[in-house]
Amino acid sequence: MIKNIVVVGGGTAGWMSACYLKATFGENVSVTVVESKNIPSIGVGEATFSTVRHFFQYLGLQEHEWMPECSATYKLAIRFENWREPGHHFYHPFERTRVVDGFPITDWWLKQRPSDRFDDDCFVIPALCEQLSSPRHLDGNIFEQREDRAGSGSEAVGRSTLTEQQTQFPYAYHFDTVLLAKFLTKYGTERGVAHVLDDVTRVALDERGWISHVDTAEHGELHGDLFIDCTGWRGLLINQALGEPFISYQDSLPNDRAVALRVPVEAATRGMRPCTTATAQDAGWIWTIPLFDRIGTGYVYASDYISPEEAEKTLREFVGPEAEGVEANHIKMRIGRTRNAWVNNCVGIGLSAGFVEPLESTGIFFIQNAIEQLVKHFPDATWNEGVRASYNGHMARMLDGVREFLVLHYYAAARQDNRYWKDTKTRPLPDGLAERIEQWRIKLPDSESIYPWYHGFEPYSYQAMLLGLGGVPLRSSAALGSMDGAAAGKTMRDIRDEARGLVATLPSQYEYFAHMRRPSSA
Ligand SMILES: Cc1cc2nc3c(=O)[nH]c(=O)nc-3n(C[C@H](O)[C@H](O)[C@H](O)COP(=O)(O)OP(=O)(O)OC[C@H]3O[C@@H](n4cnc5c(N)ncnc54)[C@H](O)[C@@H]3O)c2cc1C
Ligand SMILES: N[C@H](Cc1c[nH]c2cc(Cl)ccc12)C(=O)O
Repeated sequence: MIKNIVVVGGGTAGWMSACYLKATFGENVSVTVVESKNIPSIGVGEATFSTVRHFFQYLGLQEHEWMPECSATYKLAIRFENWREPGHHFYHPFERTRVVDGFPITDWWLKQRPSDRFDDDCFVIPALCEQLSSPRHLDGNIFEQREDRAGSGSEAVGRSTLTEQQTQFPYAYHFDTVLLAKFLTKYGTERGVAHVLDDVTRVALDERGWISHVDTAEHGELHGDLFIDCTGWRGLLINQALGEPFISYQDSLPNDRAVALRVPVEAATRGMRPCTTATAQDAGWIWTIPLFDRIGTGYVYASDYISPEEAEKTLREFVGPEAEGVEANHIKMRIGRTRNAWVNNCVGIGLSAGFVEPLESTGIFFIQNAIEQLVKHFPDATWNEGVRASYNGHMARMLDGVREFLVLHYYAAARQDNRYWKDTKTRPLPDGLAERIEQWRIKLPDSESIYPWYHGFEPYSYQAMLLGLGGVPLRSSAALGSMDGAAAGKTMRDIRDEARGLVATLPSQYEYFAHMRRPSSA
């Protein structure tokens, strides 16, 4: 059996992996994290999927235990600004579409268009974002417990993982990634993860080309059965030592750099929008992530269209006086995936395995999915090749699927006002996407017509993006023309009423977290 796991790298990927493996195997497997004192982790990656709650639940952690430690807030949606035209915005919420007489409410919206805002007519979450509301009442209850959220069919027993997800949870989190790594370091080491603060200087291979050990500068050799490469884009083990090639996605996703700022703000006076904002720019987009005690922001851009200096200037102007004196973090991004994330006895997790640019916040989802799949495909002494191949196929398809969804964001954005945005319409599309877009012009995306393998996104996400981005003409299903639309019209009015009722009764996100942080509520 596998007895010793060595995790190289102590960023988000390294500590999430180590804690998850320890929570899974306990005393039966030793887990060591070796982390450089000299090479910082990337320091960005602050927004998540809603499904990350399974990770915290797996570790037995509740929100009040970890959120205040990580400056964490709620994320109910992504607010897309200026992707269609200046001044326009729409939301991609964590909310499934309701179904009326067999058709999603978004399809009915195309038919009836009761207003020019599909998001406010079809979802309740946009109103909560506009009003800076918390998704939880002060007593901790979540704003809505609709039947489709309560779960149906065969529920998992005990701790659940991504693949048992049957419901759409209404929010995700924002957090400070450096604080999360610190929190997980404490969590992991208290539960028996060994922590070595040192540089790995060499990766030693045996005669078969498998990793026998890694050499460290001050702690000698670290031996293991299984090595997890969490060294970020260096890919010290998987790419450099084992020579596994990297497959670039840059032909379809040209953004290759980012510049980030950590801006201190006074949330009490300013309030905290409970969503990530993605604001389109001349050569990319700017993220705004409200944490409890600061804002994380950054410009993701393509260096073929704008220089790092211009990007930083644009970002500082966008943020305003609060950015004065704040140091900028310039980042070169490696967009794409390692061909096989698992080679011999080494598994790359995190940026070493792949990254598809920050839009839609998929990096931590990839990490969570990779660890869960590794446990499901855990090797024994036979190191079965089929198990490895199954894992590699799953990871490759997931990353390729997310690539497709993100390419759609640029292609379907109506914006075409400069060379950057014009080029988004003529760049080659990944295999299969062009055909799918043709189908979606006739019929909104459904489970039969989106990328067919698991990649985290459901048809409603594709529908929200196509309706919001506005660059691909859409039409309602023909059948709706001959059906009675009264129930659908009522549902859209009910959604508006429900949203109004919620914002009137929910506390603001700031109030909620100020309440959670009171000494007595711990
Ligand atoms: C601009 C940007 C924005 C992003 N936004 C999001 C987001 O909103 N949501 C999201 O989910 N993801 C996001 N991501 C992705 C996210 O940041 C990463 O997925 C996540 O931080 C994981 O990084 P990592 O741990 O793989 O690598 P890193 O953070 O780079 O960590 C690498 C670790 O390896 C160690 N190391 C390297 N070499 C050695 C050595 N020789 N010896 C010992 N240790 C070594 C380092 O010390 C470090 O601890 C974003 C990424 C970028 C670039
Ligand atoms: N699995 C989903 C992924 C997802 C669904 N809706 C959204 C909305 C936004 Cl803004 C990001 C990701 C997703 C989940 O995390 O619930």
